[in-house]
Formats: sequence, C-alpha cells, structure tokens
Amino acid sequence: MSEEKILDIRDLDITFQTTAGAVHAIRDVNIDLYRGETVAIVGESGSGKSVTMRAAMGILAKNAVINHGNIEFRYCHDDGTAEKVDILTKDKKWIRRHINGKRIAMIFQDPMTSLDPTMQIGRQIMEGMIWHYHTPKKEAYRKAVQLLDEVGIENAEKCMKAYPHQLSGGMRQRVVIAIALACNPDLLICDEPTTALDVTIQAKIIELIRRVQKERGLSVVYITHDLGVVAKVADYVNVMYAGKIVEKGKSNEIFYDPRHPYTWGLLSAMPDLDTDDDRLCTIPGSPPNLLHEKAGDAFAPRNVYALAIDDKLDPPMFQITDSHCAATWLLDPRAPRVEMPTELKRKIERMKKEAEQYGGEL
Ligand SMILES: Nc1ncnc2c1ncn2[C@@H]1O[C@H](COP(=O)(O)OP(=O)(O)OP(=O)(O)O)[C@@H](O)[C@H]1O
Repeated sequence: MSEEKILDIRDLDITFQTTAGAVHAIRDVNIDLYRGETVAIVGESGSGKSVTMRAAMGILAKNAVINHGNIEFRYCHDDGTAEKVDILTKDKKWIRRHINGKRIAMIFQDPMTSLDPTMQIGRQIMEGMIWHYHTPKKEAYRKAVQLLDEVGIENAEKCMKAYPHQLSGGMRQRVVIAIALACNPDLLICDEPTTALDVTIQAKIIELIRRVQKERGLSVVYITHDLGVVAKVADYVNVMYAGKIVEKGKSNEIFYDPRHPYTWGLLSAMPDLDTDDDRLCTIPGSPPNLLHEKAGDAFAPRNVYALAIDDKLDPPMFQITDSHCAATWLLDPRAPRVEMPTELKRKIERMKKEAEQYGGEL
C-alpha cells in the first residue's frame, strides 16, 4: 500500500447546537487514509458516520460547532503539485471551488438524491468538468461518454440524452459513479451506496467501485451498517458507537478477532449462509440520546459484559496490535477474562473457512 496519506482526521470533536440543547455527535475521532486504501466506518444509525465524513468534505450543517480537532487533506493542485490543507479552516467558497465534487466526491444511498430529475444525464456528468476545470463543451461531452462506458453503461451515447427516471436503480447508481469520477477525485466517499438496490445489483455496483478504485488509485471511505459489504471491500474498519470510534483495525482483525462487545453484537447480527434468521441476535436496547451524555462508557447500558467501572469512566483505547485497538475496559489487565459469545466464535470459524475457499479473501 502506498505511503501517501490522503486524509488525516485528528481528535475530531463536534457538537450540534439545537433548541433542545447540545448534541455531542462526534467524540475524539481519529481516522487515517492512504492512497489506494479502502476504509470503512460502521455503526448503527446515529453513531456519527456521516457527520464525520461530512466534516471531511467541509459540508457540516450550520449548527455544528467544532470543539477541537483537525482534518488534514492532501490537496492536489491542477498542475499536479500537492499541499496539506486543514479542511476545517477553509471557507465554504474555497471548499465548493476546490474540494466538493473535485478532489472529494460522494456517492449516496439513493441515486435520486444526487441526480437532477429535470436534466439529461449527459449534462449532469459534464457540469462538474465545465465548472471545475473549464473543460470545453465538446471535450466534456466526449469524456462523459467515455465515463459512462467505464461504469458499464452499454449505449453510452443514448444514455447521455436520457433523464434519470428513464433508467433503472442500478443504472442510476452507475451514472452517479460516473459523475463522481468526472473530475478525477482523490477520495471517494460512499454513503450506503447499495442499500437501496437489490442484492444482485448491489454486488455489481460494489465490484464496479472496486474496479475503478484499482484502475485510478482512488482512496475510498465506505459508510455503512452492512458488515457484509465491509467484509468485501475494506482494508481497515472503524466501528463507531455514539460518536466515538470504539474499535478499529485491519479488516481481518475486526472480522476474525473482534474485541469490543459492540463489534461482537454487530457481527452476531450479520446474516451469513449458515445462520437461520431465528438465531440472529440483535444488540439489546437502542443507541443513546446524545443530548444527555452519561458518565462512563456510552455502550454500558446495552453491554451484558459491562463492568462496574463502565458506569464511571469512559474506557481509553487499548492497543491490541500495531493496527488494532478497542475502547473497552474488558481489555484492561485487571478485568476478568471474558470471551466472545460461542455462537459468534462458530460464525467466525465459518467465515474463515469460507475465505480459505476463496483464496484468503474475507
Ligand atoms: N444538523 C444537526 N443538528 C443536530 N443533530 C445532528 C445534526 N446532524 C446530525 N446530527 C446528529 O448527529 C448524530 C450523528 O449523525 P450521523 O448522521 O452522522 O449518523 P450516522 O451514523 O451516519 O447514521 P445513519 O446511518 O442513520 O446515516 C445523530 O445523533 C444525529 O441526530
């Protein structure tokens, strides 16, 4: 993997001011991303995945307050030279001109939220090139046809003239990917990119993202609660709970040697071929209300393995390997020895066996 760091999120801490009070949405988040790498951020709804990446794109809501932290992005100028910029110090105008849709592109769950229903596909792909690079119209047209071809749309010329409603869901998501690639970004953020699609199309879109990533040396961040997708794509995984990263590591560390009870819960809830639905365990309870912060570990009320200290002190990150760490008091040397649930152990063994059959890939 390349040593060129594209994104470096350090100690990011964000609160939203609302009429009901302050919502502490992001707590001391750290994420690194190198060129060509894929990092996944997983967690239940409301855990802070999207806010973290919206901060990285410089598009936080007006009521967001950055308590502390910085987001260093390797910004590549049009002449190929690069400098590190702190996204959080840049104004909206600079971000719009230089970052959004140019160096960082985003793909959302529902393609219709990114597509303009009243505009032909071709124009939507050409728009970014014309706005960001002043590409002449004819050249932008030619490049747009090429992009549609690249994302696997068969009759690209015809598609250029079509409107979004004339395409299937899968085709629309391909168009969204073409738009995202149009300005040759360094970083692609995929926010639940396949959730709205049916399973066979999901696999094709993931394969497409993987292919363009490899061909273009793109860095990709996946935001998802679907661990099945994560297993297929991610080099590194960050597990988020209540605005905090509670476990992070290489994909195989998170899937084969998870240490945080929340990660155990997420993995236990992940369907696999041998689990019948009746035995799928969901995590008891629901995510906390971030308006009312409690002392100690935010996950404690839902954690059957919680220790007395969990109600008093938030656990620090315990290092397991160079790349793997988890914030749970169970990893403290003084804690009683607690093993992951037997059912999960069996599931992990099955995953390992399956992976061996497919040449070691998760
Ligand atoms: N503008 C805002 N004002 C107040 N609270 C906000 C705002 N934006 C986000 N939040 C809160 O911040 C928390 C994190 O939200 P975020 O959208 O990042 O979650 P998520 O993990 O991406 O969830 P999902 O999977 O549902 O998209 C949530 O509690 C959300 O309600």
